[in-house]
Amino acid sequence: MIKTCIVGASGYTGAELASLIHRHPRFELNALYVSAKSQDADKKLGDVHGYLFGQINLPLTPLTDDALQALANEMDVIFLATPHEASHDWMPVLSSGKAKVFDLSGAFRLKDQQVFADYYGFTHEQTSSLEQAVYGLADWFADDIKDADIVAVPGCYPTASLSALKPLHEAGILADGHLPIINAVSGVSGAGRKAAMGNSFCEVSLQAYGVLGHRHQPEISAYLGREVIFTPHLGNFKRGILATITVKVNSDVNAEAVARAFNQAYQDHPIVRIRQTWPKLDDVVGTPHCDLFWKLDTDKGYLVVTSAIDNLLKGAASQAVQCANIRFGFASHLGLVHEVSA
Ligand SMILES: NC(=O)C1=CN([C@@H]2O[C@H](COP(=O)(O)OP(=O)(O)OC[C@H]3O[C@@H](n4cnc5c(N)ncnc54)[C@H](OP(=O)(O)O)[C@@H]3O)[C@@H](O)[C@H]2O)C=CC1
Ligand SMILES: CC(=O)N[C@@H](CCC(=O)OP(=O)(O)O)C(=O)O
Repeated sequence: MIKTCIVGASGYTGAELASLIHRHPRFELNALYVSAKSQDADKKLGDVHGYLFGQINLPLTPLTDDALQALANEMDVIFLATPHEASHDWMPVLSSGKAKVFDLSGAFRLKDQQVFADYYGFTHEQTSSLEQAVYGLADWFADDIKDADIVAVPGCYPTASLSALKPLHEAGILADGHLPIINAVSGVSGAGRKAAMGNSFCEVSLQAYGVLGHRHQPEISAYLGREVIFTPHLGNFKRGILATITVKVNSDVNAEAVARAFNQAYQDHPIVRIRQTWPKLDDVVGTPHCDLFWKLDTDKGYLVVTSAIDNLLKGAASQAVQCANIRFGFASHLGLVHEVSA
């Protein structure tokens, strides 16, 4: 079995990861960590997250700087489900031993260090780790992921957006001179577990935020290969992202060309499901899937695609497991979906 630990295991994505690894046929859940001053220190994970009560009794151990090197040498896999700054500070030590590190934060997703000053509010100082890191959009970059020591798991909105847009970009369908317009709504769990005024029950309403300045805009642009307009919205539900994306297509594009682009991209990728109806959150929440559907207006030359994921799973924890599967030579969906029955 592959020795695995999770840092940040008391959080929403960390707990989902623990649940996935606990059930995985090849990875073994060896230890769970929280910050040195965590209010959940030494509690059992199943006591903090009731849906895991009685299933995962490992304690949430406070992690100190002194213990990092031992983790790097003893573990085969370290998942970081921690804030960007914690991942940033700890990555050089955690990646200096035999462990492969899968980071759910944004700290190693972009090669341009200026982006971190402009969009994340901190100065990136880990140049070498940043150079090593590979972007973990699992259904697109398996060739990079399979040899990587550090995998930067994509953000939730970029996963939903890139899954919809990359087949079109790669097939040469998108018209030059027009920016894809992405409008996406996320559930409140996207903001993490710790309390804040903006995500308290009585404050949350359906509202745009981060307009023309969200940190996922440069991430989407970097891995799509063209600029986009990205507008996130917070919705008054717990989980899931629905992205509605409008693009201008080249004048010779017809419905068959669009279908061919999506089918070719995802024919061997059971995690991404091409639907025959408009995706909805209830179909993907609690699953590792990304659901896609689209409609082309050939007269006007516009295409609308919608993409639905669970932000905590395909947008974070299950995509991290896809990456780990690829890194260790397994099918990307191992432990996530069963083989399709006839
Ligand atoms: N929520 C989502 O939909 C997505 C989140 N992400 C990213 O994944 C990461 C985790 O997100 P999420 O689970 O939502 O966050 P949470 O706020 O729910 O959990 C964060 C976890 O990190 C721990 N932690 C906090 N501060 C530190 C620290 N200084 N050192 C070590 N551990 C610390 C917390 O435990 P404690 O404070 O008790 O120590 C907790 O276990 C973030 O970087 C986030 O941006 C990525 C994609 C989607
Ligand atoms: C609803 C909500 O607040 N969502 C988060 C995105 C969560 C995510 O993907 O996180 P990282 O890129 O930070 O890892 C946000 O907009 O900041």
